[in-house]
Amino acid sequence: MYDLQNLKGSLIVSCQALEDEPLHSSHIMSKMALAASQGGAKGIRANTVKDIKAIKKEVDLPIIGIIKRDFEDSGVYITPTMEEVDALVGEGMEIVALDATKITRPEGSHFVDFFARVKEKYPEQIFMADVSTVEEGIEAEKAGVNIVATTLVGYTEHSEGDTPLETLQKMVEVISVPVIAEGNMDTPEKAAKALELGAYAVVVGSAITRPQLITEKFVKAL
Ligand SMILES: CC(=O)N[C@H](C=O)[C@@H](O)[C@H](O)[C@H](O)COP(=O)(O)O
Repeated sequence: MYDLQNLKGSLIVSCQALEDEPLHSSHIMSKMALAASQGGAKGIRANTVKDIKAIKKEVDLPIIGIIKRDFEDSGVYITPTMEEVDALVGEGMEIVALDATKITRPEGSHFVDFFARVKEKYPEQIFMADVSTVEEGIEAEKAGVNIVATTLVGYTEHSEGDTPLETLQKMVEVISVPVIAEGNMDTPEKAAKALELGAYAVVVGSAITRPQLITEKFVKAL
């Protein structure tokens, strides 16, 4: 099992570009990961087996692997089914992240039941729960995840308007496993604040790896 201590207090950079994004390319994501590594990141978060394979060739950093997949019958898209979990464990991910919200998963399953099957199949794997509320974090810890992350705060209907830093602050009071700050950590100050509030580590994506959004911020400011 991967030693999480290696990530304590560190920056993890999410290198993701979906099909509809300008940098959609495993090669480009691997170079983003290389840049992140040169800048001092201690881990990478990546989407799809293809990107992960390319990134592994470029950097020797632990990877939080996810597979985003859309389903018509569910709003859960981050590692929604066993098929994605199988693929990520098969790639030797140090950490596998998955949606752990209360939203109904594809084929009507729910996180707790789904994760019981996952954990039984892969007892040695480290799992990170992407949640949107404190309650979901508590449930995920009870279900046996190794890490809880604020990834989906503000992205579910029932967390609309909530901010990751506020939710993080409440989570660290009641959750014993490491809590990672992820989602809209878009300035170095916010990332530092997250650690100050008790986050175990911080994941930053768009503010480093989505130049179209970085550009937009500058354009707006002018
Ligand atoms: C909500 C959702 O689908 N989040 C995704 C999760 O993997 C990614 O698109 C984000 O880029 C990542 O969480 C990092 O967050 P930010 O890019 O805000 O720093």
